[in-house]
Amino acid sequence: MTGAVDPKDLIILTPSEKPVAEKARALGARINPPLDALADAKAFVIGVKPAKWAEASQPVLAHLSKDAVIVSVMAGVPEATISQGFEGRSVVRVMPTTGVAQGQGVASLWSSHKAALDTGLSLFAPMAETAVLTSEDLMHAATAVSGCGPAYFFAFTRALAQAGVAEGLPEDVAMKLARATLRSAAAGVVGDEALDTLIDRVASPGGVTQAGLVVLNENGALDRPVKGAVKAAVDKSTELSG
Ligand SMILES: NC(=O)C1=CN([C@@H]2O[C@H](COP(=O)(O)OP(=O)(O)OC[C@H]3O[C@@H](n4cnc5c(N)ncnc54)[C@H](O)[C@@H]3O)[C@@H](O)[C@H]2O)C=CC1
Ligand SMILES: O=C(O)[C@@H]1CCC=N1
Repeated sequence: MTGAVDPKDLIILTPSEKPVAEKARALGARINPPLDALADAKAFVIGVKPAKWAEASQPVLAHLSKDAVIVSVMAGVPEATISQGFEGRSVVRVMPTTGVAQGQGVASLWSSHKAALDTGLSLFAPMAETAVLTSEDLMHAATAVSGCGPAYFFAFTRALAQAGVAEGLPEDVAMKLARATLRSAAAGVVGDEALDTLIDRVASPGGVTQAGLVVLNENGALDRPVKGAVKAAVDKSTELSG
């Protein structure tokens, strides 16, 4: 638990048993109580699949206070659409990374309502670095870069391990090295130092890393697929927004 909210103030609605919900229950959270318990809720966080939200929200509508802020972490679904589905309640959209579970996430936020935005910030700031977007349209790009981004780093890490195996490392050693290197690199990026500085610190002039870097981005070899992946994710997020 990240301490973002007192577990005693949490109501969790879930159709299936989840270890995280059970952990919260042990700390005092209410799991699937009668829905009239929602009357006091200041914020209602919705994190179902984008295609399921209208159906999932139907039973709670009559029980939520008119002042409850709807906090959506769903990719693609626009603020206006959610607000309409929640009978005009104010909405803040948040795109977190999975790192919020370890209190080390990053979250992009958008709302046209200052008070709703503040609610989103107060919920997510304890578990994530936050970025407030200046337009809702930017949520597509923010999703593509950071919501999806962890999967891209994991895919790169897998490729790095496979390349190590191709050069003779045993599979378990290559995987251990690649995963630990991802953690190690993440530890090195905590400050504000420019990425070029961080790269230069590893890559000795005329050395081994530099030989690899030249190949990694030969004629945009790295930049092109990364741009393509982000563009494809933006397009998918746009499609989901209907
Ligand atoms: N996976 C990620 O890294 C991120 C996902 N998101 C968004 O989070 C949402 C969930 O995505 P995932 O966690 O990947 O999917 P998931 O399928 O793992 O989670 C969906 C959850 O919704 C629950 N659910 C289904 N119907 C429900 C209902 N009627 N009431 C309460 N809970 C219900 C399911 O039990 C399940 O735990 C999506 O809208 C996605 O766009 C946002 C940021 C990052
Ligand atoms: O893949 C997805 O649709 C969600 C949005 C960002 C991360 N996962």
